[in-house]
Amino acid sequence: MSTPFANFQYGIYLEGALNGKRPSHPMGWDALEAEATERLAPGPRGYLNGGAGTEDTMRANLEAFRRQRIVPRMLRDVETRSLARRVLGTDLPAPLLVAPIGVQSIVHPDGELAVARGAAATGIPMIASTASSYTLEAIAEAGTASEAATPRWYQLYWPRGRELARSLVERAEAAGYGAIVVTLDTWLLGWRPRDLQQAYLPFLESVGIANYLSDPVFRSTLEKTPEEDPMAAVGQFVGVFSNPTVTWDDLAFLRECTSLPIVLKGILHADDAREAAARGVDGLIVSNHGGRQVDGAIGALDALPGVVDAVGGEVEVLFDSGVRCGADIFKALALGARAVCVGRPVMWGLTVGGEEGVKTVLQSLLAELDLTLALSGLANVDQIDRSALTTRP
Ligand SMILES: Cc1cc2nc3c(=O)[nH]c(=O)nc-3n(C[C@H](O)[C@H](O)[C@H](O)COP(=O)(O)O)c2cc1C
Ligand SMILES: CCCCCCC(=O)C(=O)O
Repeated sequence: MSTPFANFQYGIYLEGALNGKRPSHPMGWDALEAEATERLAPGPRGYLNGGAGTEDTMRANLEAFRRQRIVPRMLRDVETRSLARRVLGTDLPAPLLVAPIGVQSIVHPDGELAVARGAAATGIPMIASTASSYTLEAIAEAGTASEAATPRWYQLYWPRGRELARSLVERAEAAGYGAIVVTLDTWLLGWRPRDLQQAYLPFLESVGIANYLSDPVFRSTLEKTPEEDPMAAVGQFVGVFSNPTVTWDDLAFLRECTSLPIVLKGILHADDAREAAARGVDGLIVSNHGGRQVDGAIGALDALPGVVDAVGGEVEVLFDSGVRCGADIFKALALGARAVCVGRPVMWGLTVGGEEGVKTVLQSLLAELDLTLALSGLANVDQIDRSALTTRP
């Protein structure tokens, strides 16, 4: 089956050339980051682009990709290609998802609604964050307005209070989300000097708490409604948004709450991967949260092969942290990722162009992945394996 994304970048080029116009969206990945960074006010800029501590791990994520090099193969028939892959029981046009990112309205007023629409236009699933600026129901609706078939997943920050956790998960299931992604690495926010310097936290301005304000269980814990006393609601949110007492044993409770696939995000250690497999989870995301949590932590790509080898196909292993271009997606797939989630680049697209910006970022990543595949002598993503890479010391 031929991919609809084949040579897409030439589509962009030809369209512009025929109209005598250059694309308004920056086409180079560094240029996109630079333009988004320039447009953002200091608070949101630091929040989006920043990492924990010295940002050593944030850099390690990028460096890990630079150490892996693709070794293209020649004289193979690559005319008919496919990026399609089945991930957690769902057929996707490509092994790509939008990583969960909270508080998206700090970079664009349409926030997650624009991302849902841009993602739906490409068929790429969005993982909606618990800390979203819009409710999970509104995001689901935005994502189905144009392309009914695009799946979506829900990311859970496991809160204090099982009934609140259950309520969020049941709402997600009712709104048509296809998997629950539990983030394990953010029970506490990391030490983030850029935010501390700017004294900036979106939550204090009530951004990112829509799912709580709309939740009947959360509301029932408030003395006054959020409309009457917004700051008390923010205070309550800060107290309950995460629950550092959760352990492996609590996963059984989550399993009782939903029949959806459960994916654990933030796994870096092979032993944790084995534990997750033993507990019967459906998927893992190898991630260090984009270097925002443990400064000094291993670059996520460096952790990927160990996790993949530990679970040996028993659990689907996805990946994020440091993906910046189509070749990076290829490299993560080669090291065993079943699918790859892209984070900050989607936010940069949202910043510069709203829904269109998101769509262009995703289409460009798909086009680049397709061309990397073809020019490496491979016709479909299942053919990508470790033999396609060499490690640069
Ligand atoms: C501004 C920002 C907000 C984020 N919010 C969330 C979130 O709400 N939930 C979550 O699981 N991960 C969140 N993440 C982490 C991403 O899901 C992902 O792990 C990270 O962006 C990957 O790093 P990269 O963007 O550098 O590739 C956030 C990341 C950023 C940059
Ligand atoms: C107090 C709420 C924290 C939500 C964290 C959002 C996130 O994952 C990140 O900033 O990183």
